[in-house]
Amino acid sequence: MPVLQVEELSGGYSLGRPVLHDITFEVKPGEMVGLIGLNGAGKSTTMKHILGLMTPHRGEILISGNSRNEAPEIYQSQLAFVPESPLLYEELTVWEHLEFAARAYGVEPEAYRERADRLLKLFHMEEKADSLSAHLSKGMKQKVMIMCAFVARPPLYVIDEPFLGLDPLGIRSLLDFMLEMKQGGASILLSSHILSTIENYCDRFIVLHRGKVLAQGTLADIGGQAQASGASLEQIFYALVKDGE
Ligand SMILES: Nc1ncnc2c1ncn2[C@@H]1O[C@H](COP(=O)(O)OP(=O)(O)OP(=O)(O)O)[C@@H](O)[C@H]1O
Repeated sequence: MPVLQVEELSGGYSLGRPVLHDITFEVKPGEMVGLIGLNGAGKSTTMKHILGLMTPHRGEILISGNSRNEAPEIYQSQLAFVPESPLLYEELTVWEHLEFAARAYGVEPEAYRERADRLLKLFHMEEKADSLSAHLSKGMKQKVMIMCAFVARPPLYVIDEPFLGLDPLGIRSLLDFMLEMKQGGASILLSSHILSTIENYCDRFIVLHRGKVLAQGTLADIGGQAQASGASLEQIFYALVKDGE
């Protein structure tokens, strides 16, 4: 069963003006799927619907077969979100953020400590474990958001443009860790404009344009749809959105 099913989703910020039109896609266990599109294409709005922050005008979203209406607690416990801009509690330390996230997801203390230690090491944040989040750099704050999601180990990660602000080592650590989670069976929906970075990591891509799915599939699939077989993701994307104008 797919971990995430988005079926004929239409939605937006006011009823009369839908921003998303009939969006259908799924993410299976162990899959990393890239959600790509120009500014304003609808990537964040799609994610807000998946997170349950917005109510669809039409269509349905299921996580591990559960809809948010029917089983809100199960639905919510199945996913972790990394937002584009970090949102932290200024008066909590890095370690306290990780502890808070782990408690919210019911992670056992022993498992949490092991995961938190590993994440702090991986993201070169050990020295900052006891620092207040208000005292961190922009990239360090982004790393805290990423670590909070990964300490929970849910079946589905929804990750919105995570690379901005991360240094090259941080980007590498994140990509490697996402691969490890994926190999362990987790599903990842990732949005990014850095197409050359995600090209080799995502199993499939969903190309959004003006709130519609323009193409979806593997690099080979969307290359075929764009009549640009063998081209890079960036070239394929350019060909697709140019035709979609
Ligand atoms: N809070 C809001 N109220 C009304 N309209 C909004 C709001 N946020 C976004 N929109 C509109 O919804 C559409 C999709 O925006 P969205 O933020 O989903 O795009 P995006 O693909 O995430 O873009 P970006 O790459 O710039 O982050 C745009 O037309 C935008 O103007």
